[in-house]
Amino acid sequence: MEEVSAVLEVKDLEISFGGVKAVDGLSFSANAKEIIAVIGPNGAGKTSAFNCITGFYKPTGGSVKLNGADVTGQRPADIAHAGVSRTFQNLRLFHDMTVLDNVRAGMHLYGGQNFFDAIFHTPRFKHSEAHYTEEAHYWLDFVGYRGRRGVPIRNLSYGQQKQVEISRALARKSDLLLLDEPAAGLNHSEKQSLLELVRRIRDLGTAVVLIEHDMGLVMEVSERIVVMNFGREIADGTPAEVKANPAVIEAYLGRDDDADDQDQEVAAHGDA
Ligand SMILES: Nc1ncnc2c1ncn2[C@@H]1O[C@H](COP(=O)(O)OP(=O)(O)OP(=O)(O)O)[C@@H](O)[C@H]1O
Repeated sequence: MEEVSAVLEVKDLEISFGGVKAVDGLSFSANAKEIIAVIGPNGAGKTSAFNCITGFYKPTGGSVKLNGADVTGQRPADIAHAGVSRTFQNLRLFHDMTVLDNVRAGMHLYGGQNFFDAIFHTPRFKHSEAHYTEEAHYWLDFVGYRGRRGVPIRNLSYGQQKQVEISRALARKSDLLLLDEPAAGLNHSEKQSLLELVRRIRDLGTAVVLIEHDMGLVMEVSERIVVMNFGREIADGTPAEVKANPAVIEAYLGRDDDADDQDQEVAAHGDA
């Protein structure tokens, strides 16, 4: 039987900044209809790994394959065309543009229009514009966005902006969706909606890889978890396996910054 290649295959990935290896030998894969979380303490190299996968950084070692094709070191636009969408830790929306136009902006990358069509508003241009609008509404509905759609992004709450960013990524119908800290800044009910949304995205057939610090969400939504610490991969397994892994426990509890957080938490409880 012919072996089906993973949607994403990362092998021995490395990136150095000066002498610092931000990612130092990361290997994992993601299949269609799979939710993978990449976790690790602050500065572990998670976002750097995403940046290497999406072409924002050129890896200094290792490889990235998409549906079996080597895309290592290619430009972000080429990797996007190869079937990758992402969201960013600090959202990258056009703040003065409307909600609808932000989502449509993601789709124009794939339109069949040319310069002539756009200048002269040819039937092809009008037809595709109507199609983009329809699609944009569809994906805003899909993520559960209930706000107004003709208003500029800057009028939206943070949670709504995050929904728009995910809509824009989905509108490109990619095989792989990378979400960088999707739950950060969301309240409890928004996190519950996000959890359910990530599952529905997975059910579309998409491979979903997310970086997330909210452990409750990670443990509930992920089928597999990759754990990084100081650029290295220290574990890859099911939530239950990862939770019981001594190296993971050590990475989370054995660091000064986390110890500070715990002290603060203890202090907060002490005040109560
Ligand atoms: N463009 C860059 N130039 C220099 N150093 C960088 C660059 N990007 C990341 N780094 C360094 O690489 C290391 C890993 O950072 P990265 O942002 O990938 O970690 P992270 O796991 O995503 O952290 P966080 O959870 O805080 O977002 C850090 O030491 C960081 O300072």
